[in-house]
Amino acid sequence: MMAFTDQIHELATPLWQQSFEHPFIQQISGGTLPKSVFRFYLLQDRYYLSEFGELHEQIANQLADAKGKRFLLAGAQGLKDGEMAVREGFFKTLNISAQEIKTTPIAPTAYNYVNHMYAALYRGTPERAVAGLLPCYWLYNEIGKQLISQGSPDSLYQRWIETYDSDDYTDSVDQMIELTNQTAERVSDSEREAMTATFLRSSAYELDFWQMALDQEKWEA
Ligand SMILES: Cc1ncc(C[n+]2csc(CCO)c2C)c(N)n1
Repeated sequence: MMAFTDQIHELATPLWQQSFEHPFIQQISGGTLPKSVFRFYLLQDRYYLSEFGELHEQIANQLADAKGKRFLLAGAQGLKDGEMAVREGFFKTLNISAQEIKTTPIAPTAYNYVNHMYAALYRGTPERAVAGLLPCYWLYNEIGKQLISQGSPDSLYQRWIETYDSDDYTDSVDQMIELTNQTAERVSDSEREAMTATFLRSSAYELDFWQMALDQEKWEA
């Protein structure tokens, strides 16, 4: 039988394809993405990454499976040492100040994406929440692998691409896929459907996240 993650990956193909083709990604690759857009993305992603780490810890606290728990706790630490540390360098390169970080509110799509994952956990189940984390790991890895062969003429965008193609990172993606499959094996058909819906919704938010940056999305006032 087809692995659960292969099934949900197939269902997400139309959404992921739109991410691959999105102007944000194409312009990262071409080096033409305006720095104002990338700055907006980084400032919003800072919120996302911090909540993503927090979610790892909160899901780990609730998950029955001890191995899954350990992986999620290690993932939270890896996030701080890896991606978040790389981002500190990006903030420096772009002269993004502590003041700017402090005064930038979370934008609607970033807020909705994060809250979708918390809702999966607190109005749903830890198993669903695991499925909600997976597009983040997996989609970025596929993007990294697609973009690395061509690279980007912009050194900052090249560094962004390299983050998502590294071997360490690819290992963590494989572990997250394995955790999702093991989790799916332990639950009922209806819970697997809920896991699928959560995965697809996270995939839709990943797509919206690029557009949010391009539009420099703001709250209605
Ligand atoms: C909106 C958004 N989605 C996914 C990622 C990528 N990402 C975030 S945490 C993590 C796990 C290990 O670092 C990965 C791959 C991102 N940066 N921003």
